[in-house]
Amino acid sequence: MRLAVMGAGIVGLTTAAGFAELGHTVDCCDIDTGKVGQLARGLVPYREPDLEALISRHAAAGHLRFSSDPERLAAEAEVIFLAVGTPAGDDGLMRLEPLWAAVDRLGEWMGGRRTIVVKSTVPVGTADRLEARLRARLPERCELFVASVPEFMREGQAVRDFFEPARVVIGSDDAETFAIVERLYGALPAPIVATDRRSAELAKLAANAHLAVKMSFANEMAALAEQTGADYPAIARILGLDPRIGSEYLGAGLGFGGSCLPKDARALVRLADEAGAPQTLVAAAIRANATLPLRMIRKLEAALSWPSRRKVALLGLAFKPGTDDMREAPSVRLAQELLRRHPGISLTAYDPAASQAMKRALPSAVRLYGSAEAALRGADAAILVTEWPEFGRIRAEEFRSWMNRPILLDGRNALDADALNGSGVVCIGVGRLPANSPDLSGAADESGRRAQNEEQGTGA
Ligand SMILES: NC(=O)C1=CN([C@@H]2O[C@H](COP(=O)(O)OP(=O)(O)OC[C@H]3O[C@@H](n4cnc5c(N)ncnc54)[C@H](O)[C@@H]3O)[C@@H](O)[C@H]2O)C=CC1
Ligand SMILES: O=C(O)[C@H]1O[C@H](OP(=O)(O)OP(=O)(O)OC[C@H]2O[C@@H](n3ccc(=O)[nH]c3=O)[C@H](O)[C@@H]2O)[C@H](O)[C@@H](O)[C@@H]1O
Repeated sequence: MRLAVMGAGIVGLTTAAGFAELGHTVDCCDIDTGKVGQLARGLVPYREPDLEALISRHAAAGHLRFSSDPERLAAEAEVIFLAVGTPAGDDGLMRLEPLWAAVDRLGEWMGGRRTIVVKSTVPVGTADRLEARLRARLPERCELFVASVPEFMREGQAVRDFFEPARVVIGSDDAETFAIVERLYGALPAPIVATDRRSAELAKLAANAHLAVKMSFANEMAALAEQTGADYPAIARILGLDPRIGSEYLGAGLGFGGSCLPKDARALVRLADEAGAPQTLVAAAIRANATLPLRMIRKLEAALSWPSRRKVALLGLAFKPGTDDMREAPSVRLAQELLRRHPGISLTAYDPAASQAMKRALPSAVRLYGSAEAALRGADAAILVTEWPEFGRIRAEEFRSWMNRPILLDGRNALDADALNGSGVVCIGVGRLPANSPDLSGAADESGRRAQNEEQGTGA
């Protein structure tokens, strides 16, 4: 089939390359001419496993083409996927202008039988509005079908999620539209859920909101474990072994970030308020998530007196491992808040996916280094922010020899705290038993004394 995709973000590119792999001819269009130029030269502007190889293979074979002009694809493609961004601000209002702009451009050129598939995450009722808007612009000879097929892929494993989705949701209000879309997605080994467009739209927001609620539950439970002398990792394992609960998204730490979960949760809360069915649980999950960087800072303050005179290393910056995406990354709030509360603190950082974009997202006072060792050298404490596997391979003696004082605040419970604590390193996890988090009063006293001496010019 001749297909087209509007929007060359992670979702658009993966959808385009995925359907090319399934034997279709796909045109991918983006208004960002720089990005289109890069893609035409075989460069994928995302750190996404397997995506570049898939794109180059099909681009070379002529099954996948990139352009910034929707004219040809609107005129030729039978099915057009809309995968433009739908960002939402703090007020939860989703910006649909990119979607309307894409639709309006398409409307100018479409004719014949055309199916529009909305992949972007949108407020409930958007597909209805979109259909009405397009119909008002279309020539009479055009037969239009509109489906809502929300996307559930995760960054860092988008290609795998495309080919092995947990489910495919086809929201359409008539059998013919459903049949057209089912012909495409039926090639994937996944249950297909047929529903109406509004339910498909709400299901997408509900799925992300549910994950947000689960993670905030995990984080609040971890805080309670700390206060009551219980061990959260053990609790998470116990909860996770119950198939009714499931083990995923119970990881406590610095909370959820990224370009979608936070914004979709905010969008759902706004939509629900407007609809008169408030989502108080989701709103509370968002609030709980926002407290986590400060919680971590309090731990640092307990471990280290005089933080304003200290050097603290951040290990990992991206919102999760496997990506260089800094959108709503907890590292940014953490760094901003640390610098605000402790002016004079020296912040160093290392992320295996370091990029210019990463540097731009952080306060300028954060010094980025090219290795964990360089960021940790002379540090009085380190906070593990993103659980890149390489941090788990740093040995206790390396922490001890590189750092001024080997105090590790493990914000993702990714390090082997028991082994490190037995080897002269202080490793404090999230929601861990006090037995696993050694008494810090000595460390705090000692480092406080040293800072005071330094301040008075008497040396350590
Ligand atoms: N990133 C992810 O892992 C997932 C994202 N989603 C949803 O999918 C949608 C797209 O997400 P991303 O790929 O991350 O977005 P993105 O923001 O990274 O990329 C969107 C692309 O659309 C382009 N664009 C904007 N207006 C356009 C127009 N009028 N015509 C053509 N192109 C246009 C932009 O230049 C940009 O390259 C969003 O609604 C998002 O919530 C859903 C599931 C997963
Ligand atoms: O709508 C979207 O864009 C996507 O949003 C998320 O995918 P993604 O943003 O790639 O990120 P996740 O892997 O879900 O992680 C989100 C955040 O939760 C955090 N997290 C994850 C798991 C956990 O146990 N604890 C935890 O704090 C991660 O560190 C990260 O900051 C959803 O998982 C996808 O299904 C959805 O399609």
